[in-house]
Amino acid sequence: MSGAKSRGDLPVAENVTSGGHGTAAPPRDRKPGGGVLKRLKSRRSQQVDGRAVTEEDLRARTGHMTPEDVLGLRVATRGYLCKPEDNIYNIEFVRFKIRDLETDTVLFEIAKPPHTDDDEENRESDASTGRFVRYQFTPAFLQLRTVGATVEFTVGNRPLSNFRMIERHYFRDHLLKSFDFDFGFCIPNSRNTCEHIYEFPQLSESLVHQMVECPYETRSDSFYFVENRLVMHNKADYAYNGGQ
Ligand SMILES: CCCCCCCCCCCCCC(=O)O
Repeated sequence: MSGAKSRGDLPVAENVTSGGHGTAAPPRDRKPGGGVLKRLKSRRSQQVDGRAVTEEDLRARTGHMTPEDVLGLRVATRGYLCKPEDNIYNIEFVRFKIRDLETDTVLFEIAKPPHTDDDEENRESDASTGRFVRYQFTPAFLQLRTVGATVEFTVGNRPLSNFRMIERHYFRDHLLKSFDFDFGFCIPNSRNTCEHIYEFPQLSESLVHQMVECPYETRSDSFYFVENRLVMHNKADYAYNGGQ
């Protein structure tokens, strides 16, 4: 059911499964390193209708972007609404896993290798290329009801208050669903793990058909805020015609 994922900042795939049965590890609430796995359900997914704004409106303004700003967007952005250097908290995603919660099947898992000395030279180019992901799934992915996305991330030497992600999924100019997850407070120099629970929206047969037939016209914007200020913006696009 799952396919490949390519991401500049998460270049090493491991345990990429084909969505068969029995490949998932049982869910764990406590990690071996002592970290606690938070399981987060999107609590504000109804809040999709901020005052309508365009990307151009937002760019023309001065000051930082807020959650209310991005909740007003009606289509996927073409560019990025912040710069890599706005991540002043040095938040770094180091592992990502998606599983089907109904069958506990891991759809894929990918991890970033540990830093080496060579990384210093490459860090600048990583910063500009690591914000986009392309996912390739089979049509069966669109029949799923609930998916858990586990993300592991490290934090630099400043605390994160009110760390929040708003992620908006679109097909062409149609907003499919807006997810809103609170990570809460993260202590400095910590490694954290959260599982975000994605409840799929109802998709008509005709919409599913179009999404399968039109690879990469399904897109998402992931906006990350600390204290209501945009610090990271990642994008993804999706094909659902794998295995055809
Ligand atoms: C078809 C709309 C359903 C939306 C649920 C999609 C669940 C997939 C979660 C993966 C999102 C990851 C985004 C990213 O890597 O930037």
